Amino acid sequence: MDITLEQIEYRYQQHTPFERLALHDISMNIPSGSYVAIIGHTGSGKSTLLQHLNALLQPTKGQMKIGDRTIQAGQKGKNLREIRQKVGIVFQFPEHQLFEETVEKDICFGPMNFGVSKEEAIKRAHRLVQLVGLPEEVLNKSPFDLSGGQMRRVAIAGVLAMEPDVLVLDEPTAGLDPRGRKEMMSMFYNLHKEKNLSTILVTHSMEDAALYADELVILHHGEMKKKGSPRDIFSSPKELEQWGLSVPDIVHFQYMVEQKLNRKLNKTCLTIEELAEELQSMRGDLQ
Ligand SMILES: Nc1ncnc2c1ncn2[C@@H]1O[C@H](COP(=O)(O)OP(=O)(O)OP(=O)(O)O)[C@@H](O)[C@H]1O
Repeated sequence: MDITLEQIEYRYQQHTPFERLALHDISMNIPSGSYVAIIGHTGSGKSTLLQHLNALLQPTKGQMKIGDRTIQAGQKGKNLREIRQKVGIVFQFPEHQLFEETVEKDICFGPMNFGVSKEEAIKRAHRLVQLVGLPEEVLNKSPFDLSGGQMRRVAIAGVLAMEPDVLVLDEPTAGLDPRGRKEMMSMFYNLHKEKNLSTILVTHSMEDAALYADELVILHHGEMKKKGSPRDIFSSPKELEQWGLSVPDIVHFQYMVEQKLNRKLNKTCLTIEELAEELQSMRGDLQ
């Protein structure tokens, strides 16, 4: 499902003394199956933009196309349920939204609310609890007896149980330890690849943006400053600096490896063993 934003503007508390311009003239196309990371310093408008993607917020100017629906500023959006089902949002600390007595009920809540039969919802719960890396036994437990990381996985399973076409992730790894963070980011990446699930990641982690996304969007004071591949974006560190961003170490390392290998490869054609040896010696440079 494609999403297109056309000259979106968003003002909080419009026409009041507290009016605040949060997004200005944002245009972008997010084609089906893409992985986009939205980056920008705090207060740049990332969460505001993200909430437009399933029409939780509607633009105060411009229009957006979400699948086959067009939502125009000033028009009251009707029948947004379908959009809410097709675009699943994992909000920051989604575990705070768990409320049912059992994990199974919590995962089934969303799909059943959207008309899925109880039987089918339970089937999805069994499949998804495993997909998010939890044993099936947790289904009968209270979500509140689980650890914070496990609760977050349950909440994510609840969003996936809606079988969205687009998954929007707002800082999904906030507060997790490095291992939990890596596991979760890999899980989202595998989902994206295996199911061709469009994924839109809002993150403060330049490393995650560089590692997983095909395209990066930079927001700064509510404006879209740049959009491009990680290679495009990270090739201009000075430019990034003015928006309060920096090139992550992983990208420095990638370039160093590439440069070294290119130098070697220009000289002579390396055998696989020589290549492995070369990479091994570069490991030391990283550590
Ligand atoms: N409910 C609100 N009412 C008024 N202004 C708001 C509201 N929510 C956000 N803002 C303002 O809109 C601007 C964009 O906020 P937003 O939360 O979208 O930024 P962000 O990039 O997601 O920030 P962070 O990285 O800290 O989550 C900020 O200036 C913020 O103060």
